[in-house]
Amino acid sequence: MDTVFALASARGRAGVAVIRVSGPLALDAGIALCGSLPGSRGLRTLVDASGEVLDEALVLVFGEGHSFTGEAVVEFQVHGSTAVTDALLRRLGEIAGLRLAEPGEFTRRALENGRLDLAQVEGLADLIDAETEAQRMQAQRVLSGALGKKADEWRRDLIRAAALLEATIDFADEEVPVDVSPEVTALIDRVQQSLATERDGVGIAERIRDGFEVAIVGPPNAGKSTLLNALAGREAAITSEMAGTTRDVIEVRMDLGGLPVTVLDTAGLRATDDLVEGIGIKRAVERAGAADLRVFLLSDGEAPYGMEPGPDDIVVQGKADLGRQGFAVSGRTGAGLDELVSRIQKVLSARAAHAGTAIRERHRLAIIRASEALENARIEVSGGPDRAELAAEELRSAVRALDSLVGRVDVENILDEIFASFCLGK
Ligand SMILES: Nc1nc2c(c(=O)[nH]1)N(C=O)[C@@H](CNc1ccc(C(=O)N[C@@H](CCC(=O)O)C(=O)O)cc1)CN2
Ligand SMILES: Nc1nc2c(ncn2[C@@H]2O[C@H](COP(=O)(O)OP(=O)(O)OP(=O)(O)O)[C@@H](O)[C@H]2O)c(=O)[nH]1
Ligand SMILES: [Mg+2]
Repeated sequence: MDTVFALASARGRAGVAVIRVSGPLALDAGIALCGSLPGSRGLRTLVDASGEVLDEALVLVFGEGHSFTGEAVVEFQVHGSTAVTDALLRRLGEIAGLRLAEPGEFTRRALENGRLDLAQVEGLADLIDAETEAQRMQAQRVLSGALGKKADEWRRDLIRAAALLEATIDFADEEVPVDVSPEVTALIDRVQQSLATERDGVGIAERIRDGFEVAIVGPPNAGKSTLLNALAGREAAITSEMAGTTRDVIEVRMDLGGLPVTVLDTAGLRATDDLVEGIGIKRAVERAGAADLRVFLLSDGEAPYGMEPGPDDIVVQGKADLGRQGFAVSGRTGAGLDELVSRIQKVLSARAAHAGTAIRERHRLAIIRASEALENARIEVSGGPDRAELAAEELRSAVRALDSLVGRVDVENILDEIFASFCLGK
């Protein structure tokens, strides 16, 4: 196994930067740079091959089996300039047996050494990408091993069900065979229900990770683009007194009360003979229709045109500063903005509450495969004791599908995909 090193903190000017070395030669590399290593942590002067001082560093030492990767690890916390980190990385590269780590390689080693399961690795990737509070909390839940715990519970129930069935196979010749089917069915149903909940939460978990879409729609000139700009805090969209200003869909990503949201500004909806405006309106309807939520911004008294508000959609009057009836906002003065944001937040966080511990399409597919096998198992169980063997086989196939969630089986083919998006030094 190679010993690898990388800058673990972000590149560029910073108070402190962290460089990590992991692998069998980590401690030797540490000694080469520091002269002597501290027991667990200590301040050391790092020198290059000719004894020239590189920097004063806080050095952390982790023995094999007691580090993030599970390998021997030495970390150097140095002054965070590019010159210092470059010099240190150059020096480490000179040491025989050491090479620069690939993106995600530390985490890959943590996985190989059983420090993390596959779902935790995905949680860690999400945690590093997290920009909002909801993303952080979701990633943390997965990183803590919540999906692995669920998978263990499902596995335990299914293995117990399979064992009950197998016991009847062995005793099939007995005079009065015990009917295990009620207990087996109950175990299968319990797992099925839990799987269904997790499966249904994946879509929302993906929204939390990738962002919700909220579209602003309404008639031309209602103040949609001005509202977008007010929410974004910058002039993202062109505004003008001309009806029909916005043509393309303008997207701005923002943090709305901890939720990642992409707000879409769209072309004003109306009947038009203008070809380009017509294309814009078609796009507006398509994108707004596919969005998670729509804010209908209306001109005074007008009814929505071209699209109907759904039950969760928000209907609000624009240009509140001109005196409007009911709930109104003004992108120009900021009136009503807090109320609008809190209404959006309320709708989306009610949905976000349905996210579970399965958070990716990969998880959803494994759950569906398991669920299908359980469906088959149930049919076999109801076919009587003669079908016990087949039922047990379906249960084992469900267990295999669930094992793939945490990487107990079928790992290799998905690892490259998962690690492809990791940053260097993680
Ligand atoms: N400096 C530093 N900070 C870091 C990390 C790291 O690798 N280095 N982490 C990496 O992503 C995260 C923390 N995760 C970690 C997980 C396990 C161990 C570890 O060495 N565990 C030992 C006990 C070490 C001790 O108690 O001193 C063990 O489990 O035996 C370290 C960090 C966030 N902060
Ligand atoms: N008084 C007042 N004027 C506003 C407000 N918001 C926008 N306006 C003005 O109304 C006009 C239209 O604003 P836009 O934001 O471009 O309207 P829009 O809904 O994006 O229009 P289209 O892109 O054509 O569909 C501009 O002259 C804005 O300055 C507001 O809250 N109060
Ligand atoms: Mg506009």
